[in-house]
Amino acid sequence: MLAEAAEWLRRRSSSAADWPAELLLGLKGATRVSVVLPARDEQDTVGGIVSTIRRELVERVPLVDEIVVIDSRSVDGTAAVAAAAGAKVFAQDAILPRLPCLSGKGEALWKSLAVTSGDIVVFVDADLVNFSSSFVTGLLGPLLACPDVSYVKACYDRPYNGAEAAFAGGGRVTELVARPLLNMHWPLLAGVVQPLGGEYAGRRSLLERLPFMTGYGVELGLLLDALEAAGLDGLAQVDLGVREHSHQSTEALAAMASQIMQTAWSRLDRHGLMMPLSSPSPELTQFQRGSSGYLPLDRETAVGERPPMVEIPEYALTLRP
Ligand SMILES: O=c1ccn([C@@H]2O[C@H](COP(=O)(O)OP(=O)(O)O[C@H]3O[C@H](CO)[C@@H](O)[C@H](O)[C@H]3O)[C@@H](O)[C@H]2O)c(=O)[nH]1
Ligand SMILES: O=C(O)[C@H](O)COP(=O)(O)O
Repeated sequence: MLAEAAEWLRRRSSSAADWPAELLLGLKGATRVSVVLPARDEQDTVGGIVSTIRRELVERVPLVDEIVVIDSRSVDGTAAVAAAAGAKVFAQDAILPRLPCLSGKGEALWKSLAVTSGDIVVFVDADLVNFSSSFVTGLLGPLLACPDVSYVKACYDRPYNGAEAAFAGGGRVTELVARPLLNMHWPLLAGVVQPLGGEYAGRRSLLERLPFMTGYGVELGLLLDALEAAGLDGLAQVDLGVREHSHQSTEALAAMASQIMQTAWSRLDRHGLMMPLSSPSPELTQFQRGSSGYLPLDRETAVGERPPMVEIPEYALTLRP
């Protein structure tokens, strides 16, 4: 791992426990906070998440000024459940109606900027099954406490289908596609533990100046563009413990992986890393949970290359009668 990335990991990491709601209320002042949940067919989980935020962070400690659900073409009761729990609900396609409708999660998040007013916008997936209000307070902490920070990513253990061990198989696209890509082309971001996680927060002043990919490339695109716009020091990471959500099939995740790779390709091009393609880093940083946070583990992944055997003199000799 680059020394700069390791230093960032040390300096810009915190955990949700460092940011109790009462402390944040003292730091909030006149800053307005919006929480946005993109939701496509999440009637089983969206209501509980909205109610928890309303109860804990609107009524008990007034940190959050608005809770907005962007209904992303749901065909179930998502919109009604979210509204009954206390969210303002907007149909994705009804926002900015002059524009042609695009689809996917990134489109829902992009459009949320047009219907929210927070100086800070916190994004939370609507399919979380172990949501707690500390997800929101954790993400707000560095933004309310550090004026230099503009963008905060959550990190957490991601068990797969209820498995108990940390990192037990969850985040398949993260581990197999996004992390190797990041390490290869953006080694400065090797300390980001969950680059694809759906929970993150940013200042509106940054978010409104960034392009949003429309589908599942949105997290990687925002992370890479935030690095360009705010620099590594403008990013922070907060440990939220464990995240559990509903899992897609491997087949569906292949489409997600394709969107992640398209996003990486577009940013390599846009950020001038394509021509000539800067030589990719052969080092891969993975993570293990330690007693005081995540421990980076560097792994060498360099591949060698052999020429065709016919070019090897010794081989030619062995073929002679
Ligand atoms: O067209 C869509 C698809 C999804 N969602 C919502 O977006 C959130 C995350 O979607 P999901 O399909 O559950 O994604 P995951 O399989 O969990 O994918 C992970 O990786 C993605 C790629 O980075 C991120 O977008 C996700 O937030 C992250 O959880 C959920 O609330 C969905 O309801 C929409 O609003 N519109
Ligand atoms: O971030 C990811 O890699 C995808 O959301 C897949 O996660 P899962 O393997 O836990 O379903």
